[in-house]
Amino acid sequence: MGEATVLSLHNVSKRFGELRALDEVSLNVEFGERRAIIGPNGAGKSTLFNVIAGELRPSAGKVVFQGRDITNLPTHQRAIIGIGRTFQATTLFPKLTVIENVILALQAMSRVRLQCLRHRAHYRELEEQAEKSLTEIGLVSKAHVPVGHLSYGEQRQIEVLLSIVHRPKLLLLDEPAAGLSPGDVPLVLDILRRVPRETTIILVEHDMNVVFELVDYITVLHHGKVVATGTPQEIRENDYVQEIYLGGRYEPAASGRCPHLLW
Ligand SMILES: Nc1ncnc2c1ncn2[C@@H]1O[C@H](COP(=O)(O)OP(=O)(O)OP(=O)(O)O)[C@@H](O)[C@H]1O
Repeated sequence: MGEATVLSLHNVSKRFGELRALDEVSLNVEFGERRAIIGPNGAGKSTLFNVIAGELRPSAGKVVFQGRDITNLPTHQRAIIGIGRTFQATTLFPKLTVIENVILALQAMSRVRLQCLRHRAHYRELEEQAEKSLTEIGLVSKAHVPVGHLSYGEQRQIEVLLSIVHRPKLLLLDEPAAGLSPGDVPLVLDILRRVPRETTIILVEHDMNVVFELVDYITVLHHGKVVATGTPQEIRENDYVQEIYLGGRYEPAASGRCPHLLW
């Protein structure tokens, strides 16, 4: 593990009865990196994600964040030390404007009590911070629009924004493109590309276009084991990975692209 390592997993296993959902998974994610976890259905992606987020305790192994063993740290304490995850749409306040939603998200993570928001100075401070975030991420033109008036894709952009306003060191994204229409995918991709590099990103995602557009490295899981780690290019060219996705029926397509993954 180098100085620049943000998160490392050491031989993490998770058993559900006889089933090994994760089998001695080790990986290192470096500061500023964008990393995807991919694999076929049942590979162990969600289990791994939940172990990192703190929703599941591993049966064995260690999770280390910035040099600190967090294997048994509860989810809410992980948030305090800088591990964030996306808010779900249900946590948005549809009648409030975008900037008001951002101010509430900032308030929730700060020591400012809700009633203190009535004090002009506190409110102004959070408002300035919110404006800065909106400008940085390219959403300032939407600041005064009620969230309920935004399209579904735009609301997903706000979810991403709310998860980064307090500048987590590590952001965990659980299928950021799930449920999006093809037209909305670029909106979310655009926001994710604008997340400052001071926030490292780990995402689980089925949409390979999103994965290849966004990440620096990919970890491939199969039957709970890491079977490959590499750049998008390396993973694309990895015959074993293609075989896994095609259930052992791998035949190179005429175009040289993997049809199942739409490579
Ligand atoms: N709470 C649980 N109890 C029992 N088995 C579980 C539980 N959660 C997951 N599993 C099993 O662990 C294995 C890995 O599941 P997981 O959901 O992590 O895979 P995945 O890669 O996220 O799959 P998908 O792409 O279908 O979401 C599967 O065989 C699944 O059935």
